Amino acid sequence: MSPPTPRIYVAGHRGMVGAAIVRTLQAQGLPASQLITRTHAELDLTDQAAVRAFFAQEQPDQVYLAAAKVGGIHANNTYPADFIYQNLMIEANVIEAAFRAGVKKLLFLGSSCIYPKLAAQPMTESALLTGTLEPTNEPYAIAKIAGIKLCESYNRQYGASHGVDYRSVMPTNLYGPGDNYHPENSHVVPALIRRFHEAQAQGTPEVAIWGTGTPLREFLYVDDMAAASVHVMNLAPAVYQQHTQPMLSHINVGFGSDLSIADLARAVAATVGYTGSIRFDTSKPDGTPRKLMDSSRLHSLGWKARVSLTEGLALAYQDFLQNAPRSV
Ligand SMILES: NC(=O)C1=CN([C@@H]2O[C@H](COP(=O)(O)OP(=O)(O)OC[C@H]3O[C@@H](n4cnc5c(N)ncnc54)[C@H](OP(=O)(O)O)[C@@H]3O)[C@@H](O)[C@H]2O)C=CC1
Ligand SMILES: C[C@H]1O[C@H](OP(=O)(O)OP(=O)(O)OC[C@H]2O[C@@H](n3cnc4c(=O)[nH]c(N)nc43)[C@H](O)[C@@H]2O)[C@@H](O)[C@@H](O)C1=O
Repeated sequence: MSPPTPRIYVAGHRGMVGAAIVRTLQAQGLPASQLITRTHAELDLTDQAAVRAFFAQEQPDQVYLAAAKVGGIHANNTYPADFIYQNLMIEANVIEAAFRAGVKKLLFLGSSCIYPKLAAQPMTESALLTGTLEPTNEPYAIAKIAGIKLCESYNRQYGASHGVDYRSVMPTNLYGPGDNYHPENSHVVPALIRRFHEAQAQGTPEVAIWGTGTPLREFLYVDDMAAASVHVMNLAPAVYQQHTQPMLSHINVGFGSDLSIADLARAVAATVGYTGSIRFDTSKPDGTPRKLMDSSRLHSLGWKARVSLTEGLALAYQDFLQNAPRSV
């Protein structure tokens, strides 16, 4: 007899990644009756009492923690208090309430910004806590590091006695359907899709790109990220433990190669069909000079990215054309 289908809570199911995790789980056959979701308006995850009551009532078997205060370089730099406070509260509340409700399996989503600003490239999991962080997103990074350490601490204290198995994945920069296209607060890919699209539509001869164009970034399509998340959640405990260490347990999720922001801008312009020129606005910050993940831990666990940047940008632009007017 096959085991019963787990009841799965996806926190942040209306966000870009949470929605992709839901799509992946449903494509793999998860029935609607086994999926638990709450919108931000229905459950504020920074509210400890509400989160405890929700978990006590729902008692999920698995939790994907994809809810967070998220934004690009400008949002991180402008709202540091929101980024550290909300993310610490969401993680602490969800992980502690999940433990109290008897949840054995939880996946926490961190970020590549947990690594030092000048970490050796590509960045391995062991670069964590070896140097100074990038100042534009240090508060967010500190909260994400706390999330990893929450998972590890619950495993160390309650793994043997309660069967707790909480895991963490560190995504590189993501993009795709459901992204945030805000002109200032978004990440670079959705920001440039919108800016080039508007310049094309209005016949603007020049588009400004923030910074020098020299920083290198790695970009992963969101459905690949969702597939990697479900893959890591479902690894047998013995396999996961064989590839990780109790106090170095997180897993990088990258695409495998990076490109300069100038080259990204040219790729987005080509996707949108913009033929004007590009100017670099060096009054805006560059952030970390390079952030390429070493994803060999995940590769040895049997998962690799599938969607190329060209293909992913075309899919993202299609999403922008269909859905962005509602979100911008
Ligand atoms: N996008 C990226 O490039 C990267 C993302 N990540 C990580 O992946 C995860 C998902 O990010 P992504 O999908 O892009 O982000 P989104 O902003 O698209 O989604 C985040 C979701 O969390 C919800 N949320 C935020 N605060 C609360 C709260 N207090 N209570 C309940 N729900 C809340 C949001 O709801 P609402 O919108 O209603 O507030 C939203 O649905 C995050 O952990 C992020 O840090 C990591 C690396 C890169
Ligand atoms: C995912 C990741 O996201 C953030 O870190 P980031 O890598 O700096 O991400 P970003 O997408 O904002 O910028 C990437 C690069 O692109 C340049 N850039 C050019 N023009 C625009 C532009 O129009 N918008 C934005 N946002 N950036 C632009 C920008 O100057 C930078 O050099 C953190 O929140 C961090 O915490 C985090 O986890």
